[in-house]
Amino acid sequence: METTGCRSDAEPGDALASRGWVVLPRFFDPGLVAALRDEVHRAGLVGMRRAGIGRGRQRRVLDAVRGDWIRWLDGSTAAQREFLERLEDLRIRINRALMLGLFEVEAHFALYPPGTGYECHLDAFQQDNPRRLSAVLYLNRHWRRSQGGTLAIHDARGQIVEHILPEAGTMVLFLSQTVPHAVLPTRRWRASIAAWFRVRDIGDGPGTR
Ligand SMILES: O=C(O)CCC(=O)C(=O)O
Ligand SMILES: [Fe+2]
Repeated sequence: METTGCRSDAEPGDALASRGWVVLPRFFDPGLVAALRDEVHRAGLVGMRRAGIGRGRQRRVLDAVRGDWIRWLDGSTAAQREFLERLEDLRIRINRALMLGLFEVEAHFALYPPGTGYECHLDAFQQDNPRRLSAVLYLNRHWRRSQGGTLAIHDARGQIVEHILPEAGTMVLFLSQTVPHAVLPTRRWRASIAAWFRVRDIGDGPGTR
């Protein structure tokens, strides 16, 4: 597979610093996006599990809150490795621009069946959550507004300030602790990769239990 990597024309750090989120419509090479889409479509729901909310022992599956199926990326295919490398480039770039101290990234494929969504939430609500920057790459071709499934970015008062169409190749970055967002109910299968850049998990560090 031939990829050109991150485009350098967009400077995501500026918009992140000023309003907390940014949309990057053609961030990845289309060949890489197609390979990731093929991978998720080939597998279907095989190897995926229902996504939960909450961490550790608090984890619950609640259909009314969140309807997606997920599979974590493990670098087992060339497309996954390429994608994770691009995220690593981005991590370094964002750290230089914003000094967020991002340390590592985790990412999962997500499939939302028709009729499902994800209610408005923050990705890092609890104090001890090490997620700082969220990234979502969409994999669906020819998405229409009438098909629902937009990512609705909210302001602090809960008003929707932007709808982002989950169209293949579009990537959205937002600050995990401060940008409320929801996946509005989708009318067709909706495929994406959601990723989180984390700071070093101080709970695992020396001197802690
Ligand atoms: O798929 C999206 O647009 C957002 C997904 C999301 O909010 C999440 O997985 O936390
Ligand atoms: Fe989220």
